[in-house]
Amino acid sequence: MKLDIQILDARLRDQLPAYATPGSAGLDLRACLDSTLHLQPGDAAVLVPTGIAIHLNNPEYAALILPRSGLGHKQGLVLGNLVGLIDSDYQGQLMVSAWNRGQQAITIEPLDRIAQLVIVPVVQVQFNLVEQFDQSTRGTGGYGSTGSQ
Ligand SMILES: O=c1ccn([C@H]2C[C@H](O)[C@@H](COP(=O)(O)OP(=O)(O)OP(=O)(O)O)O2)c(=O)[nH]1
Ligand SMILES: [Mg+2]
Repeated sequence: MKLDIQILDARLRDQLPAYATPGSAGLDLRACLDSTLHLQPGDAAVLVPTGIAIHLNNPEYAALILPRSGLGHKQGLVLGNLVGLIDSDYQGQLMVSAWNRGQQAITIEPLDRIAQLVIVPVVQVQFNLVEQFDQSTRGTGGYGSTGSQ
């Protein structure tokens, strides 16, 4: 699928987001910072520009901003909003809410790859208002109702 993209930061001219391997789901997003960013444990999340904008232009798609697994697990660099949801009609710069959920200071250098973008299909629904649902096997059971073994 072809996706309209704008480069808002000239430093990205030669490095558009790319899939690292043929099977990759995520496109790494870079921190378009002017200087090194230090995130201390307990600091509020910092909104980091990515230097790009996309326009999905189709309600059957959305994009998700997710942590990179290595940074999230090892360093504690995750997202202040946990997951970023990019609407198909959003045309502004993609922003990453960078949050240090860990116990060590984190250093982000300009153009570091700090998060990843995944394009996903979306189903928009119309509601069919009912008094009762047809009974399913699960019914209203949840939160461990099926046991653990
Ligand atoms: O991590 C994120 C999350 C969102 N966005 C942009 C794209 C998205 O389409 C827009 C709005 O996001 P969302 O709907 O999640 O936030 P909201 O608080 O509901 O804002 P709005 O009232 O603008 O919908 O902000 C980002 O750039 N990065
Ligand atoms: Mg919204």
